[in-house]
Parts: sequence; C-alpha cells; structure tokens
Amino acid sequence: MATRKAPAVRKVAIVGGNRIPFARSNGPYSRASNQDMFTAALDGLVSRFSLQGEVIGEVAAGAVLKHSKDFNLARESVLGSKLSPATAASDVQMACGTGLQAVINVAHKIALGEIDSAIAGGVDTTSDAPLAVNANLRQILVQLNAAKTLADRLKLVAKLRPGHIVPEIPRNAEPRTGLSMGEHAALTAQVWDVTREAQDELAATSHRNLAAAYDRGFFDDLVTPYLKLARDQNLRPDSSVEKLAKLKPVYGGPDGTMTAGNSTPLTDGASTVLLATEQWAKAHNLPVLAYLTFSQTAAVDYVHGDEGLLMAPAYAVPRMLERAGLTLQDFDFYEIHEAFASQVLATLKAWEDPAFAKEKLGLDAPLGSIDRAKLNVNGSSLAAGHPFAATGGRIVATLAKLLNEKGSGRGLISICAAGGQGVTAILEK
Ligand SMILES: CC(=O)SCCNC(=O)CCNC(=O)[C@H](O)C(C)(C)COP(=O)(O)OP(=O)(O)OC[C@H]1O[C@@H](n2cnc3c(N)ncnc32)[C@H](O)[C@@H]1OP(=O)(O)O
Repeated sequence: MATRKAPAVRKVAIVGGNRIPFARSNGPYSRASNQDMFTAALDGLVSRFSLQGEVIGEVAAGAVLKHSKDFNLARESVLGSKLSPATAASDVQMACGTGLQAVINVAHKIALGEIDSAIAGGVDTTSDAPLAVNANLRQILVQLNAAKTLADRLKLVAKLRPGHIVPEIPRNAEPRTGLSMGEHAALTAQVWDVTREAQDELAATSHRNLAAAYDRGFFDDLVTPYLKLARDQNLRPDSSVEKLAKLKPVYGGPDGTMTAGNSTPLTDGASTVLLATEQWAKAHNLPVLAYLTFSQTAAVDYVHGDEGLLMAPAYAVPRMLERAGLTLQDFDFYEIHEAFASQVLATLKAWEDPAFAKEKLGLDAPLGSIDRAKLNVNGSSLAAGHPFAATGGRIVATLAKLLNEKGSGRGLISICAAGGQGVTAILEK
C-alpha cells in the first residue's frame, strides 16, 4: 500500500530576472510583437542561467493588450525560445498587476510542491495594439467563413457597408466609467490633495535614482540589449523639478496637476523572473537572491463607491501586513509602482490618514509614514516606463537583487491595476 505524503509548504526563492530595456511607444520596438519581445526576454534569462533545453516547471506570463492569435502567449513564446518545448505555460491577466500576479501564481505552485522551478513575467506593446474589426463586420466575416454556397456568400458580401471598416481601437480607459487611468488618477489626486510640486519631486527622484542605478552597473547583468536599445529609453537623467514644473497639465483640466512628466508614458517592453525551490537552485548551481514570503490582492468599488480606481493597494497592504505580523515601517525597501506620481502619493497619504484607517480599514491607528529614502531607490515606472504587464517582473527582479546586495532585509511591493485592483507582495532575504 502506498504511503500518503503530507503536503508541505516550501520556501519560494527568487533566482534572478532578465528584461529587455523598455522603449517608448511607437519607438524602436514598434515592429516587434509581444511574442518577439517576451521571447527575447526569456532567451536572455535562459542564457544567463544556462537553461538551454531545460524543462521548467511552468512559465506564467501575460500581456494586458493581446492579439487574438496570442491566446496563450506564454506557451507560444516558450515554443519560440531555447527552453525545452516540454515546458508548460499559462497566460495570466490582471491588468498592470499581471507580472506580479504571474510571479505569485507560480510561487504558490512551487510552495505546494507541484513544481520545483518556474519563470514568470509579462510583456506589453502599445505600438502593436490589437485593433479589432467592429462587431458588425466581425459577424459578417464569421458567417462568410461558414457559408456553404456562393449565393450565401454573395448575400453576406452585399451586407457590407463603408462604416464596417471602422476598427475597434483599444482605449486606455475603464469600460464602466469611460474615464482613462489618468482621469481617474486626477480625481484621486484632488480627493487626497496631492500637489503638483510633490508629484514633480517624485518624478525627478525616479529619474535620478534610475540613472544612478544604471551608472553604478546595477542593471548590467539584468538587461539584454534589444534592437540596439541598451537602456530604458524614457530615462532622462537631466529631468529636474524645474523642467517638470514647466509642463502643461494632461489630466484634470487646465488646473490639473498631472503632466506627461509625472505620469508614466505609453511603453513597450518585456520582463522575466526565475523562481525555484532552494534545492533546485542549489542543484543548478544558481543563487537565491531573496524569498517571496507573502502576497495579497484586493479590489475596490470605484464604479458605485467613492474609491479611487488605483487605490486597491491601500487595502491589500494592511491585510498582508496583518497576516505577516509586520508594520509598514518594518521594511528596508518599498517598491511602489509609479503608475502616476499622484497615485503613489495618494496611497502614502491614505496610509497616514487616521480617518482612512478607521473608516475604510477598520483600524484604530493609521499605518503611518514610510522613510521616503527607502522608496523606489533604483527608480520606478515614471523613469523606466511602464509596459503594463512587464512592470511586475521588473520590480520583483530589482527588489530581489537589492535585498541580495544588502545581504539581509525585507522589501514591500505594491502595484495598482486597472479595474480597481491591487497586487502586493513581500520579499525577504
Ligand atoms: C495601473 C496603472 O499603471 S495605470 C497607468 C497606465 N498608464 C497610462 O495610462 C499611461 C498614460 N500616459 C499617456 O497616455 C501619455 O504618456 C501622456 C498622455 C501622459 C503624455 O503623452 P504625450 O503628450 O504624447 O507625451 P510626450 O512624451 O510627448 O511628452 C509631452 C512633453 O513633455 C515632455 N516631458 C515628458 N517627460 C518629461 C520629463 N521627465 N522631463 C522633462 N520633460 C518631459 C516631453 O519632452 C514633451 O515635450 P515637448 O512637447 O516639448 O516635446
């Protein structure tokens, strides 16, 4: 008789990451597809960690904007990569939280013993956005494809009208409110009284920090140069508060505080992260940079309630801290995705606010302030750019490496996502 084995939760190690430099939309990667970019990031990881021909437990990845031919983009990318074709792969979708959610999905499988190694990541391009034919034309084309006789086909062709050629263009907007991410963030900035000066300061710091990280070689081993781009194209080392102050508002009307400089740009790019058990990493002679120890998602009702669209991390983080037995101050690094400078600042203000703590979180006291010197120390999305699903992988790889450099410590990851969702995690060394 077989002996039943008790399930054991195993530690999930972050081995390292790889990404291609991020490019501005309609720039150097405009002819590259999601599959091209993700495969490039994947193959960079494969060669970095000598995984050629290896069967990895699972590859999980996603893109926020996906063509219909990419129904399983992760699997197609694996088949185009140097990994063994016997590597299973799944697509993940959680808007801008996709990359981190992919990390969490495979981490759970490693923890539960289903797999010993995994690659998670994400990719996005707004240059090659999935334009679709409109619903009327779609219906005619589908029926045309199924029509059995020439007469049936001609009848359907006769239904075609000039208006049918108008394509459906994906909008960077919430389907239920019609407002763009930026317009939603501008409403939240008003509620939390986030000033233009504070936003520009955060943006300038992001550029300064990312430039310093490149200069000290922090990204030398992470980045695979791609299509002649060696650094994130959006990075402006000379970006200053004075220059940022001159930009016109793009959201929130003429008196708005949000500009092209304190909002993320539309970006193309891909990122990957290798996760494994400690034993697998050791057997492959690979390092353990850090461990993923906690994760949490949350969602807010931004449609009917008074919640800001991008405020879900303000809820996910306290729930995660409670489960982990930690306070907001117990961290050496904070990686808060800079969708917009105003969104980061509104989240920090919410955590400091006694009324938010009491009324929204049901807590006696607010979470409190963080040491801003520990925030996005190597820059974040305002400087690097934000290829939606690729941001999570960039952040996890960056934080794991920071913790490894330090030799010990703990980092908090917080990512807001469209649809009123938030994905958060804790990495520890
Ligand atoms: C959950 C989430 O993550 S939600 C977030 C999702 N992301 C988004 O929604 C992306 C939103 N971003 C956008 O749609 C666009 O980038 C916009 C609307 C903000 C700006 O678009 P554009 O106007 O095309 O930006 P563009 O790059 O041309 O910049 C406008 C000007 O600002 C200047 N500028 C931009 N950044 C900086 C900077 N850091 N320092 C100095 N100047 C800057 C540019 O040089 C340009 O100047 P010019 O007009 O003299 O050439």
